[in-house]
Amino acid sequence: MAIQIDRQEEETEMRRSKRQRSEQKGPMQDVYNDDTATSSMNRTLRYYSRREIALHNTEGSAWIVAGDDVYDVTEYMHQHPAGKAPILKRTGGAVDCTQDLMFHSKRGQSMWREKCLIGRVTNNERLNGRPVEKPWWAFWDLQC
Ligand code: HEM
Repeated sequence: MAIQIDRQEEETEMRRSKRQRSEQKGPMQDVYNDDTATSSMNRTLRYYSRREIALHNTEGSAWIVAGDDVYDVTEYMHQHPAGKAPILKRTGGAVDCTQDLMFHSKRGQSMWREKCLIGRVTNNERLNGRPVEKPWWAFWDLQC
């Protein structure tokens, strides 16, 4: 019992110091503690697998990927100065939008991050940003 309580305290302490480290690093370098991180806009960021990102390739739910970052542009695309068409062509993580991101003004680039950033790509299997429990016999299916 005592050991269990110690472990809990240890874990809480680890989380606290990780959070402090991420605060020190500042909002542009989000540190992903365990499963999540907090964006500069105080939004919770998660890891998403390529398989999950690929499901968001419609006007109803449109995600784009630039480098390792995942952006939900579903709402923003309707107010995008160049319209929604160029965004819709790149949804579902089919294209790496790093070049597109760089093309934007500094203000545009921070809008990507502030309005749309939802997390980061991972190679681990995930659904709704959470790890997926796999049956023991599927251990070899590591990639999407
Ligand atoms: C991969 C997806 C995207 C593509 C291909 C794209 C493309 C473009 C293009 C071609 C323009 C120029 C419009 C013009 O001059 O008439 C533009 C402007 C702009 N876009 Fe995007 N865009 C994308 C995603 C986004 C996102 C996610 C945001 C913000 C959340 C955004 C914000 C803006 C803003 C603010 C402008 C005005 C010019 C500037 O500040 O750079 N765009 N975009």
